[in-house]
Order: sequence, then C-alpha cells, then structure tokens
Amino acid sequence: YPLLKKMRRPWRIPKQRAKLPPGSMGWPFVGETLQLYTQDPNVFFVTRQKRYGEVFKSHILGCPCVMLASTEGARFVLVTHAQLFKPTYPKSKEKMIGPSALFFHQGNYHNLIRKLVQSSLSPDTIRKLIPSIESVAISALESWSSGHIINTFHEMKKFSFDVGILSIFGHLNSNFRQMLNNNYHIVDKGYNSFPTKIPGTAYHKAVSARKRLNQILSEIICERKEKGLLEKDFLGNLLNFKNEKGEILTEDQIADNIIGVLFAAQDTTASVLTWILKYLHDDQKLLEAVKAEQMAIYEANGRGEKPLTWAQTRNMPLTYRVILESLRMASIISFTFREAIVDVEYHGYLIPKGWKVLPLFRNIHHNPEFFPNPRIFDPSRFEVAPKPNTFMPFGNGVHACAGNEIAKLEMLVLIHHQVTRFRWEVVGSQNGIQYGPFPVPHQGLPARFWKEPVNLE
Ligand code: HEM
Repeated sequence: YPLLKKMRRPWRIPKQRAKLPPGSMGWPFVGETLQLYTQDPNVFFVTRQKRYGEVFKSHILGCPCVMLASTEGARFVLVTHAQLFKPTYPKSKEKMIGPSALFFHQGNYHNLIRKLVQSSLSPDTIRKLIPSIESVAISALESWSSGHIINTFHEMKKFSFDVGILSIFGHLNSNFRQMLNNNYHIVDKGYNSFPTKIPGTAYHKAVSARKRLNQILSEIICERKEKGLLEKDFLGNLLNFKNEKGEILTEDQIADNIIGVLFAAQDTTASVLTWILKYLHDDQKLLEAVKAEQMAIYEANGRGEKPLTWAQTRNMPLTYRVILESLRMASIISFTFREAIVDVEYHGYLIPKGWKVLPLFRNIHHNPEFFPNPRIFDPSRFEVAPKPNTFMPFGNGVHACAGNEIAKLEMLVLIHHQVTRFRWEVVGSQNGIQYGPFPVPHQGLPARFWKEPVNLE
C-alpha cells in the first residue's frame, strides 16, 4: 500500500529522505528580506541562481521559500502540479482588495468566478469596446499634450483605470466613475503601506476608502437592477449568475471581484505602457518603423475618421512584437507566489508544507538559452515564436491572466494614436528603475508630449 500511495503521488517523499534545496535562509527573523529590498531584486535572484542553480531556498518577508528559476519548475508549480500549491498573499492585502476576489481562491469558487471574468474579457466581448477605448486614449493623449511635463506612469495609470472601468461596467455615468476613481486612488496609495489601525495613516485611510467603494458599488448595482439592464459586461455577468441550486453571488463577492479586476488591470498595464514609451523613445529607428506601420492604418481609416477595427488591431505585427519584447524585457511581474499545501518533492528536493514557492518569470525571460542577448531590446526575436513555457508575462495555468487580451488591445490602441498624431520626449535622467512594487522607469518617466503638426498636403 505505501508503494501504491507513492506511485500515485510521485511528488511526495518521506521527510527523513528529503533534503531542502541549497541556498541561504539569511538572518534569524528577517531572513534575506533586507538583501532583497535594498538592492535591485533582479540582482538578488540572478546572483542566487548563479550560486545555487535553478532551485534554491531563501527566507523573505517572514516566510521560508523555494525559488524556481527554470521553465520546468514554473510549469510544475503553476500547471502540472498546481493542485499542490495555493495562491498566497499577505492578509492585509487580501483584506484591502477583498477576500472573495478570485485570485485568492482555488477550486470551485475560483473556477466559477474565472469563467465569468473570462467571458466578460473574451475577444468577442472586448472587440465591441474598441471605439470607447479609442476615445479614452485620445482624450488622455490630448490632456498630456499641453506642453507641461507629465509623469508618464501616473498618466498611464489613469488610462488603464478608465479602460478597466469600461471592461467592468461598459458605460458608467461620470459621477459614479469619479467617486470610484477618488476612492480607488486612496486604496491604491495605502495598499503598499504598513498595515496599522492608527487613524490618519495611509493604510487606515485606504481601509476606509475601501469600505466607501463597497457603498458606491452597491448604489451602482441598485441602479442597474432598477433599470432592469441585462448587460453582458463583467458586472452584468456577476449579477446574472445563478447556480443549479438557484444561488446567486453576494454583494461582497461581487464587490471584491470588481475591485480585484481593477487592481489586476491598472498598475500592470500602466507599467508596461510606460516601458514601451521608453523603449521606443530610446530607439528612434524602431519608432519610425512602428509609426510607418500605424500611419498606413491611419490613412486607410481616412486619417482617423473611421474607428479602428478588430481586424486592424490584429494586424499590427511590428507594434505587437514591440509589446511582446517590452513584456519580456521589463518582466514587470518578475515572479509570483504560491504556498505548498502538502510536503512536495521536486527534483529530489523537499518543499515543505507551508513554504512559499516562487516561479521566477524574469530569470526565465532573461535566460540567454531562450532569449539570446537578453539585455538587448530586440522585437525581431519574436518573429519566431518562443520555445514553449519560456515566455510567461501573463503567468501560466489556472491562475494565468484573464485580462491578457484586453491588456494587449488597449496597448495597441494607445500606441496607434500616440505614434500617428503625437510626439514625445523624455525629460531628465533617462535611466534607473523604481519599484512600486512593479518596476517602472525612474520617476515614472517624466515626459513632454505635443501634437504632430498636421500635414495638409
Ligand atoms: C500588461 C498587463 C498585464 C500583465 C503583465 C498581467 C499579468 C498577470 C499575471 C502574471 C497573472 C498571474 C498571477 C499569478 O499567477 O499569480 C495575472 C492574473 C490576473 N490578471 Fe493580469 N496582467 C495584466 C493586465 C490585466 C488586465 C488588463 C486585467 C483585467 C482587465 C487582468 C486581470 C487579471 C486577473 C483577473 C487575474 C487573476 C486570474 C486568476 O487568478 O484566475 N490583468 N495577470
């Protein structure tokens, strides 16, 4: 029987035989947290990978963990043995977003919500949003081009927030939009601050703003129910859901998932867009080529008279490769966290129950074996599809990004309008990275935008 059990569960080994992976657990209590947060995190991961190999242990943020820098390791945790690992976030962050948000869950509840998100963000649904995304993009670009210096990342956050609102509510009246925006902004500011109940602190203000968001969402839901609207957007899908027993979702479940999607959508897309602007600015020849690709579409659309079509957004090969290479190069989600729910064996090493497991996407995206000269920005490398499981900017497996199509769509739309009708220059120091917590260019990439003079020929 024990042999049978072992055969059925090849990932389990008797504890006495297992050994932990190599690596350092750092100082008592703090582990290696200081080393991780006082230096470029990429240096932290890469030096350890060089020293210990592709599987190593560490101790960060109060937790023992195993880091996996190989494609096989990431696949093991996220895909083939995903049932042995659960998502894990600090309690304070879970509370801030809302404990019923899908990414904290595993199993039936996660599947159910994920299906609702996926159908709201499917290509068939988001293609209808193109004109609205275009108008959000154009008004953002117009507002940046008054000659003053903008913080590109902050402005991109407003853009990705507005697109997030579109994908959740379709058209939302401006009063509600403004209220959501103001309170979400306070939540966002407190999200990464020290969790405390002391009034006046960023965290405490964020908790209060999060409660107000629930009230606002409740009013929006009420209004929708009164009007009897049966929309197909994410809110509509959440409201219309009924299982075979006739049960519906609670208002908290609805609110937590709406805030969860906004949260997943905003900083991620905004940081990638900021990087794209930097990479294009740093390579004027590439920028000209992207511009030529987009101008052809612009002209075909009567110089922007007609809206972009879905087919056009699917046929921007160079721009698309720039997006893929930016996702690889910046690897804004450098890694993700899971927690082992049982003792697991991987490659002869023990991953003890309760330990965190970190697939290191960035190390994989910067491995010269898969991406030669990984520090060089070269979109042409994507003329050939990357080897399977080597490119995971949107994660992998059951928790992989549910918004990757809309993220790519909004980036293509913004770039289209930006390069055809606007110019920009980066102001001040152009190098350096800031972590907040995603990597963004130094000071959010201060830049000046202006409108391209109209050519009347
Ligand atoms: C370029 C922008 C984006 C990047 C790089 C990105 C990346 C990711 C990654 C790596 C994950 C998986 C995390 C993990 O496994 O722990 C994820 C999950 C998720 N993303 Fe995105 N994302 C982006 C934009 C968006 C947008 C625009 C939306 C929604 C409108 C979105 C919605 C989600 C959701 C709902 C999940 C959780 C899925 C689940 O747990 O089942 N993301 N994203």
